[in-house]
Amino acid sequence: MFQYTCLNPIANVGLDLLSDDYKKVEDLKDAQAVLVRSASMHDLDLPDSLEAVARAGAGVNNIPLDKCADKGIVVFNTPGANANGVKEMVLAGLLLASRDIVGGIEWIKESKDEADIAKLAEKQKKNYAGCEISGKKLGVIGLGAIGVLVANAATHLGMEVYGYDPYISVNAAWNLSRNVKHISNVEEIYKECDYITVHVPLLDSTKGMIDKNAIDMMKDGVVILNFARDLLVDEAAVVAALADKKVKRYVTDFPNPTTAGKEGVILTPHLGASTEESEDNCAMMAVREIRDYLENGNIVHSVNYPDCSMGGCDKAGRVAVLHKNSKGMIAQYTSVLGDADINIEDMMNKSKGDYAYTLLDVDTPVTKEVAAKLEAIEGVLKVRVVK
Ligand SMILES: NC(=O)c1ccc[n+]([C@@H]2O[C@H](COP(=O)([O-])OP(=O)(O)OC[C@H]3O[C@@H](n4cnc5c(N)ncnc54)[C@H](O)[C@@H]3O)[C@@H](O)[C@H]2O)c1
Ligand SMILES: O=C(O)[C@H](O)COP(=O)(O)O
Repeated sequence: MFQYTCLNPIANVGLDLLSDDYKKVEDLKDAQAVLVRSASMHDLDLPDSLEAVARAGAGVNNIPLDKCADKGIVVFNTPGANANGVKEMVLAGLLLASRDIVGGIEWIKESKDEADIAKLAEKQKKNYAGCEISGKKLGVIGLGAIGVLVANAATHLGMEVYGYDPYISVNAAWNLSRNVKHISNVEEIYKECDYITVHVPLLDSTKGMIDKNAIDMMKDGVVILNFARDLLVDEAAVVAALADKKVKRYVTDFPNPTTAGKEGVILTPHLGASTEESEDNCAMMAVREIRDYLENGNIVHSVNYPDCSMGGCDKAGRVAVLHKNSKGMIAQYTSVLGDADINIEDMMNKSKGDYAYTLLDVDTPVTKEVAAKLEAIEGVLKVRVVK
């Protein structure tokens, strides 16, 4: 029996994929697995029982990744599962920023009791007029799951699209339209584009990347869209640039006191992934990842451990070792297993940064005593007897 808890509501279509071997618990301290969306886990005490965290979504800045890795807790996310939902919000953002659609709708609400509203509207409409996006230049910073979809869709809307991502994956590059201009210096996007949209993860290296210096390089009347994370942008600098009419609109999905209610800011309440389809996709992927890890020891789509998958286990036993990425670890495992007269029939070892993962299929199930010997090796963070 595996026990799990949900720190946010998770779509039922995902939870329904859990078998009778899974029991939901309310208290984190009783859980082996956590399903979470945006709830912050930074201040939580993580129990020793916890084996895995699955973020039903993309951004993992709400999870202490290294702290989890040090405790042998594998953190997963669901790459791409909500990308279409966000793409559609970005397209809406481009249009909302181009004509004052929101202001026009508000005016209608305020004027609803005017008998000659139709005539008044014809006079008023010039106040809400704007431009078309067709023919304008869009800069997409970050060409991952979302950025690629946004870039490709914008080409179909007649935009000239510039794309920047120095770390683009092979898969994303394959999916990117050949009509997207590849930019190798982000400053070209700042200087050339009418609309700039950011789709990078929040990391130490990306925090505040759209700062005053970047804004100063931008065209007068630029529109900045941020459906990634608020801390990527120096929003105080954006609000000042809006007041100076340097920036025409700032469209963002992350309300906070700096931007809420400010002139020129179009704010949505973190709606990017809030569609039935995205919520279902994320929940299903997250649950499948958790199940494959707890039941088979396989890691797929982890953000703090390497992916490492050997499929189902058809040998007598399987043991998983979560460890530091140090020299000489495997020799020590083979020695412990050899001393216990256990033969390794298959194995896989992968590393990611400071952490590594070794899966071993063996001809005799590993006992608690042998597992304890493996766990006592310096640099080993956790040992799981999977079968
Ligand atoms: N508003 C929402 O509801 C919502 C929904 C999903 C994701 N997001 C946010 O969007 C982010 C991106 O999501 P995704 O699914 O596209 O992730 P992803 O991992 O598929 O793509 C991120 C891309 O950013 C690139 N990148 C990293 N550093 C960069 C840099 N300095 N300059 C340019 N590119 C850089 C990476 O190479 C990668 O291709 C998430 O991390 C999350 O914060 C928000
Ligand atoms: O990073 C993400 O996936 C998004 O910000 C969505 O967050 P949510 O699952 O809390 O809507």
